[in-house]
Amino acid sequence: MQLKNANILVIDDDVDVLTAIRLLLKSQVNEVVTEKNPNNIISLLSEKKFEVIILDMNFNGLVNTGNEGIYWLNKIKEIDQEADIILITAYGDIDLAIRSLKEGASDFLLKPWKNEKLILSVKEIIEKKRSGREKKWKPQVEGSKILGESDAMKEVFVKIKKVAPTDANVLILGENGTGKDLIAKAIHENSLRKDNPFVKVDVGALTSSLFESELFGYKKGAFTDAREDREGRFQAANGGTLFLDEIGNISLQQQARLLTVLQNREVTPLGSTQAVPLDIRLICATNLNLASLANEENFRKDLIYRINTVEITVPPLRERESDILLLANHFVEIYAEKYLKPGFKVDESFKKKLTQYHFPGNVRELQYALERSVIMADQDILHAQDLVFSPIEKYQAGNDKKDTNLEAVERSTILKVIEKNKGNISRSAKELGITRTALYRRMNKYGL
Ligand SMILES: Nc1ncnc2c1ncn2[C@@H]1O[C@H](COP(=O)(O)OP(=O)(O)OP(=O)(O)O)[C@@H](O)[C@H]1O
Repeated sequence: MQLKNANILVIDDDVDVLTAIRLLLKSQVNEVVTEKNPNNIISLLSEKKFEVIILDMNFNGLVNTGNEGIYWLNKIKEIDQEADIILITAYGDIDLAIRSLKEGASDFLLKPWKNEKLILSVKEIIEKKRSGREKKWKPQVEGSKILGESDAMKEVFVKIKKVAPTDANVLILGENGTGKDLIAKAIHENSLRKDNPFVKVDVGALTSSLFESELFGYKKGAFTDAREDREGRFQAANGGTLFLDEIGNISLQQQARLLTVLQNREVTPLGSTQAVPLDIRLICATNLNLASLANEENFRKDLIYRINTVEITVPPLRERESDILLLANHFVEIYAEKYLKPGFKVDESFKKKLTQYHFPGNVRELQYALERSVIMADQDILHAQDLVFSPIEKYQAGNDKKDTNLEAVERSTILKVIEKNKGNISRSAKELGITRTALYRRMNKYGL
């Protein structure tokens, strides 16, 4: 535990006590401020924040009751509710010291104190404070919030906080719609590269012919359609972060090409002989679990090791029930504002239906279900019957289990891709590897 950047304030009217504590802590912490007169506490606290305040319980006055300590403890708490105070008290005042804990002191020490005990008490308080801060920390993402109160999401936030400022490659695992994209952005925006580009490529959706030209770029004339030089996504991300989504879906040949670029830290555009040095932070995501990725028939182990310095697993929404209502309130608020329906509320039956559902499409499904509910609701209170889950996910869930009919598989894949691309037909067609017309023809055929 590092105390080096901690600031400590010691208040005692006995100069010998102040000197002893200052000498003891000086080498352990950043700064020890000592003060003889408790009347100066308020001005000291307005100038600086102290991680721990060590306060005497008895100040020399006409009467020494120890109540002065409690008086100053309360004064400090009025200024800073979160202040951590260790009270120092004489042996006879133990009852008072115990009372001080009830009044909000963090610990007390009996005079004469043992040096190790004082250091330990300071360390424990700072450790608790910092780990509490760490748990409360929420990553910032421009334009959206990452919400989560569940232990699983708190763990994800702690990992983001730790990994973001490093340049470590990160692999984000989680089912579709769990928030992998949001987490990748959060890592970038909380990193030292935040003022440089964040480039996302859905590599799973690239056809084999597009894979190299899109990622590595090309020189004019490199192939028939290469009418001018084009920078690849690797180069576009130079200095910043490259986010490769659906990494689990690329072929072994594509994996080999990717590995070469990552190993050499340079990329050679198609048709060029000039390698371009790369300085990128790589984040990858997949909806496959690690066990499927580790199957060497589909995925190279050496590539996994390269992309997976740190791994963040986002659990499915059904496994973090406490987040469902939190997210639901958030989305209801957003859509009530968007569709000009202020003062919108949800009733208990609505909440119950939400928490009992298994959300195969995770947060994305919850988001769309609530948008639909807000749009369709006749009153400003949402009841269970206002909550209709998407047939898309139902169809998909059923399909996973038993539907192997080719047309049914095609229909559900199309639906899934359109939903994923939020109804954007061009993007969906591209992801499916067919033209827009072909996609419209199929949508017609399946009555979509
Ligand atoms: N914890 C969260 N807090 C707030 N919004 C969230 C959270 N998780 C996901 N969302 C929202 O849910 C939607 C889906 O999230 P996102 O696109 O990040 O998921 P994904 O795991 O990348 O999905 P896919 O695997 O399909 O690409 C987005 O609109 C996102 O803003």
